[in-house]
Amino acid sequence: MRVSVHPSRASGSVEAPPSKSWAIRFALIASMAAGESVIGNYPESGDALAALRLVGAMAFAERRGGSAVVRGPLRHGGGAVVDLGGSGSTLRMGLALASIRGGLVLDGDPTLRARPLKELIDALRSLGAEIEGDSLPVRVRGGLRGGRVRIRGDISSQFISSLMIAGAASEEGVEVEVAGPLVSRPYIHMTADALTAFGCRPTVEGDFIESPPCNPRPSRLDVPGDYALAAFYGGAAAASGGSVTVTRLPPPPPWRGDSVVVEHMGSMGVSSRITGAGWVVEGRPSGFVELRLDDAPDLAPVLAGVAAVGGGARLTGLGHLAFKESNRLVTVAEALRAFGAVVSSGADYLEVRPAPPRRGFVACGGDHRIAMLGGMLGAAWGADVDGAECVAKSNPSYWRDLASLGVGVWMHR
Ligand SMILES: O=C(O)C1=C[C@@H](OP(=O)(O)O)[C@@H](O)[C@H](O)C1
Ligand SMILES: C=C(OP(=O)(O)O)C(=O)O
Repeated sequence: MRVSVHPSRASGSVEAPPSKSWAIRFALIASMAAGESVIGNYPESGDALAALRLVGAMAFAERRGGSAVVRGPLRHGGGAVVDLGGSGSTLRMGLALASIRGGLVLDGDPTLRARPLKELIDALRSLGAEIEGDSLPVRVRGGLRGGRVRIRGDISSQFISSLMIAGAASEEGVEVEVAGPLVSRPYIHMTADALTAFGCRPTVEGDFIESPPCNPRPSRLDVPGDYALAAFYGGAAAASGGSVTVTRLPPPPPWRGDSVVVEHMGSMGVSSRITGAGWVVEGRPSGFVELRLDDAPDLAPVLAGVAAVGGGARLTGLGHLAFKESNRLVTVAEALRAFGAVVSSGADYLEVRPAPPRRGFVACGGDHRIAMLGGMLGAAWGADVDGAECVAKSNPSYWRDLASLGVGVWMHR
């Protein structure tokens, strides 16, 4: 599907999409609990539904209205083949749970098959897991017992999150030592908080994480709103000189995560503040900024876009962008150049300089955040986005929400 976006001021109020990161964690941990959990505000996004497919093959899962109902405990998968689409989070964290009882084949789309996995498979094998294959599709036979493991942290925090979930599900627990720098560190704290919400007791001390065996308590939880997805609506306001309020966002957690986007947008000259009504973004960006995003990689596309509309930016700490649904060091640069921006990039940075703008053509290429970036910049300069349905990986209501903010959106079916 192609979507055409026409320059138009984005203004009004919109609800934050539910976080797929929280949803996937809640669904997976709930599958370990002996009893029924209800997860409210569960997203209809491709990644969140992939998690329910996997949970349904290892335990029980169904959608009930806007919620997901999950009943554990874990069981043998009976040889089921589960397609995880493009969900890296579901794959990495789900592989740990599949390694408990086994009987599953996990696979995914071409983007997922291309993403790093072997380091995690080797770590799970060292804890007793029997896994055939070093890349997707993999056959998982079970056997994970637990123990102590050392793993590199510069590829994906999901490897560590996976081992934390493995520890809770295993008989012996797991102690993780992170070797070298750890990227996307806040997600480790998200995993710890999600486990704690079910009564587990993980501890995170710097680069040493302990996740003891746990019988999770069946729980009723709501999925909070997602700051990185909400940022595309704020970015549309900044790109078009409008004023957008995003509601249903949680208070920023102590470990911040993607909620740092509120301050980052403010540092780019935009009025960006959290009020009783929600996160309010208004006005146009200005001034050149330098931002380190190793802890919040999903903010790179949207903030690079705001920089292209404003005074430019140098975004660093981005080496792991190479391992996402696309190599975002390349695809973000390509998308911005389509609108006329001058972009330079290296192994771990993007530098954006504004230039005379033009209507841009963006192809999704399997990366939802690239399509959303194209839509956001379309509010400023006009855009045509090919493969626009790919936003459903994380936010199926993106185009409808943009239109509800007054942005001219035409869908060519
Ligand atoms: O744990 C998670 O839910 C996620 C972790 C991040 O990945 P990396 O840890 O691979 O950077 C992030 O990019 C992804 O969208 C979701
Ligand atoms: C990379 C992302 O998610 P995942 O790693 O779960 O596929 C993303 O949402 O940008």
